Amino acid sequence: MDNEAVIPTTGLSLDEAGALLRVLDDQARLWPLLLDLMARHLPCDACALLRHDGRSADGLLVPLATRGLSPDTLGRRFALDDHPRLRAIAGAAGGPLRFPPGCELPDPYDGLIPDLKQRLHVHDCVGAPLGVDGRPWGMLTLDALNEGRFDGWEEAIAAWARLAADLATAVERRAALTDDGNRGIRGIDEPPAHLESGTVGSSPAMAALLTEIDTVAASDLVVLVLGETGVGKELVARRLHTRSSRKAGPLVHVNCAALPDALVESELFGHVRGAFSGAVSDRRGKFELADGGTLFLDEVGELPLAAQAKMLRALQNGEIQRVGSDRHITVDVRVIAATNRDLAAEVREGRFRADVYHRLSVYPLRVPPLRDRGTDILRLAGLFLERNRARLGLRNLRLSAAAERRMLSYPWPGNVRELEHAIGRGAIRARAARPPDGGVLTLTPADLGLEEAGEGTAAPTPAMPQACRPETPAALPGEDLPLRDAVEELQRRMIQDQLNRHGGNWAKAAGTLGLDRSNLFRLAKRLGLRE
Ligand SMILES: Nc1ncnc2c1ncn2[C@@H]1O[C@H](COP(=O)(O)OP(=O)(O)OP(=O)(O)O)[C@@H](O)[C@H]1O
Repeated sequence: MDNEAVIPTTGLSLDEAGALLRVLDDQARLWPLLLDLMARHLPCDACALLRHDGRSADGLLVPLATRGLSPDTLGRRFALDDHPRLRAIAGAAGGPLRFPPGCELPDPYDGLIPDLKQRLHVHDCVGAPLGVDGRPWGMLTLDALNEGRFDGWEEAIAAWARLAADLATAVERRAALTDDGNRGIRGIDEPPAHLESGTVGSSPAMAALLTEIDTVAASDLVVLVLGETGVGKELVARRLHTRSSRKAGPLVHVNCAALPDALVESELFGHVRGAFSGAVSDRRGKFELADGGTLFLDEVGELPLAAQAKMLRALQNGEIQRVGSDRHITVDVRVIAATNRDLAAEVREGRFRADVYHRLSVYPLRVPPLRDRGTDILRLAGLFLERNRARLGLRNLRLSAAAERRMLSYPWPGNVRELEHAIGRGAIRARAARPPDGGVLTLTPADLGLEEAGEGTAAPTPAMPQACRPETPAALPGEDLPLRDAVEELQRRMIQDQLNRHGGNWAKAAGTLGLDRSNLFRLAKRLGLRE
């Protein structure tokens, strides 16, 4: 780093520079510290450091650290196509770009700077593109609530941008060296695990899981992903695949709950012509399709016992037999399985084979429920708020302070999927109910269906029955909803209720609801209770 040129202009003391260098290996601390120091030396109300996701400067910008912005900002992913201000910064050739107060381009942080009483629109704004080794890497943004705040600070801001770029360069070079030495899986352009745009979360529980994923991904071990419904088990499976040496091979997803009983074996292992009526030609099963890659057996606890017996051999030595054939076929497949059931209990009750369970549970990974992830809840909210903002063409979509508090205290029995749908539905409801204020729409607990009993006038029960109260019967949707929406809401609640009561067991929930398992599964999919 060119300390002599940069440090005097930034105002950074040697102690402060030393503090930065000491955390060079820990990006979770480095970037927040950089912003803290910058806010100490520059007159900004909010600032952020964002990194381009992937190899080009065309995709998404992922915030790595923010200061003075609402907590959900860290989960937002800003598409350059949707944010002309960010695009202009990314393309700025001559260093920091200043946007005058009257600038027409919408600011991505409008409404996201919390004030004591209200959230104000951004007034003065500067953005600086950051490059590493001549390639776009990210950007630094500074915002202020009064006009002209950055007058006279141009040189200092440019110096902070140079410092940020130098740090980014150092971080990337060190990360590339470590990775080459260890595994050689990650290229220099790819962001490290915790910075990927797809998975949001940096709570201790999620950080531990991401580290474990990295540890086991590179091996060929069978992984059993455990966790409640909607926690992100599929996302974990995808991540295990993309971070493994099989990433160039196929990732084949089978939902064991969705397979009709009569077709399970043929779906998994294939069949030969004439094996059963309707088998008009030879067909490869999912194991064969996954050859050279990964087979993801989702909802593995739903697999009928007969299919489990056949799977044992595949798990033991990679051998399968198509239905109706004597021939053994060897496949090179890594199996990842997932379930929201307590498989050990299923084994005790004779519903799951012990030998298959032992083969599958070589490396169990437990995905923490959303209620154990602290402020990750707000980050995830940010991810979905930004997606819905873009979909609805709003200048911004944000949470009221009461909505933030309620989100943090709500138990989220349906986990991330429930959060995603609460925001999706809430945004549509709010959009229909009132005009956005200067293009900014603020979601309340009532919009989200997360009011506490006695609060406001709308539904007295939360949108989903709470896991901690499984005996509570699904109440009638108490809002002025059109009949069709009310019916769907009730269906959602009843299904979620039965799933909670039966520990996520779809077959049992289907039994109580008087439905066939695969029909229940289809209905749940239509209602957005699962992908
Ligand atoms: N950490 C995360 N960051 C971003 N999105 C997430 C995260 N976790 C879950 N999601 C999103 O939440 C939804 C539910 O996740 P997913 O389907 O992986 O859950 P699941 O545990 O497999 O659900 P089920 O138990 O119903 O099979 C998906 O849209 C997924 O992209």
